[in-house]
Amino acid sequence: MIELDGADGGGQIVRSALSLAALAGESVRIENVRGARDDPGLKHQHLAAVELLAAVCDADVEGADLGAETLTFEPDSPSGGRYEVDVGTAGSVTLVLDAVLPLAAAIDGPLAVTIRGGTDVKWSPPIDAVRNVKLPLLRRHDVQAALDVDRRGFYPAGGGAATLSMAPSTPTQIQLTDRGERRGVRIYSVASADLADAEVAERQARGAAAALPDGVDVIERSATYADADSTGTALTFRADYENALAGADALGERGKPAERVGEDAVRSFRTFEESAAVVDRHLADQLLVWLALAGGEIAIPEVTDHVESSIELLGEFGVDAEIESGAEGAAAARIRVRETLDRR
Ligand SMILES: Nc1ncnc2c1ncn2[C@@H]1O[C@H](COP(=O)(O)OP(=O)(O)OP(=O)(O)O)[C@@H](O)[C@H]1O
Repeated sequence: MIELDGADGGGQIVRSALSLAALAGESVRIENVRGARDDPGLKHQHLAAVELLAAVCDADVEGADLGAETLTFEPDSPSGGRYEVDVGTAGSVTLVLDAVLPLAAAIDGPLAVTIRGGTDVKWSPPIDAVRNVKLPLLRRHDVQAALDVDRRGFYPAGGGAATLSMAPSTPTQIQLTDRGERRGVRIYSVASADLADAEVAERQARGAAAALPDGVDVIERSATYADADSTGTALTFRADYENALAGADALGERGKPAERVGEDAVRSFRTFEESAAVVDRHLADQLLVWLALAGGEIAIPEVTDHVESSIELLGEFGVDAEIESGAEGAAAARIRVRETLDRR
């Protein structure tokens, strides 16, 4: 049994610990779940991830309750099949999805999971960032996974749904240390159908395009509307490089001009491009489980708290991830994994 202390971290420790436990075939106990948060313990979104992984891995679980601060997870081998889970609030669908995705490397047959909740909500990747940035990047490393967005879910009602389909995969080494030339950028703008008359999706996309530096080629641009229970919007931005894909995103808010949503996403992209990083600041922490599985090295713009706590977590599973700080003007850091996770 691997014993973990979640006192310094958030929900990501729970999700990543469960994925790693399932892949390694190890039992895990987490104390002080989300101890660093004002509202510690398991919330709806974390609980949905626990329930989904427990079902896929036929795990014995103790403490799968709202607000629980201790969780024990004893997984069996992950198996293929069809599963569904409902977060029950506007809690993030993409974060639940992030917990189950690594199991593509361990399943014995096709696995499809439908997750209900918020598809485009704060403090998590918008669903288009998963569909258009993260999954295409992982597919380049032989991870076989595709995402269908069945319905958008915005805060506060949620009510969205997405289905992630995976096939048994053997991920290849991830070497993302030189992004190469930029080929162009893509803009994906979406808004709930009630904002169509105000042309919010088009205005977000225009705001993004107008904020780009001269000479940047927009190779794809979409502005769409979707039925949803709550009003909301999102803009996902992707930059395609010779050897990499990077994302940036922003959500709409009441009182925030639509054009500014696009500008905000492009501002994050410009900050990324000023560094020599190859992986964007959010994918930086999300790729670490994959680095543990396949080995390799990534250049990231910032050693965030999420990166730090994920590296510590990998250490608990016997994966030695080295951080090498970058020189001035270079990427902030490189993370390297030589010895990968000891699999079941
Ligand atoms: N705007 C964004 N775009 C893409 N990814 C994001 C964005 N905001 C947050 N993320 C990612 O979402 C994840 C959030 O993990 P975190 O543990 O903070 O969430 P949580 O489960 O809601 O837990 P907690 O409530 O404890 O913070 C991280 O992987 C982070 O990089």
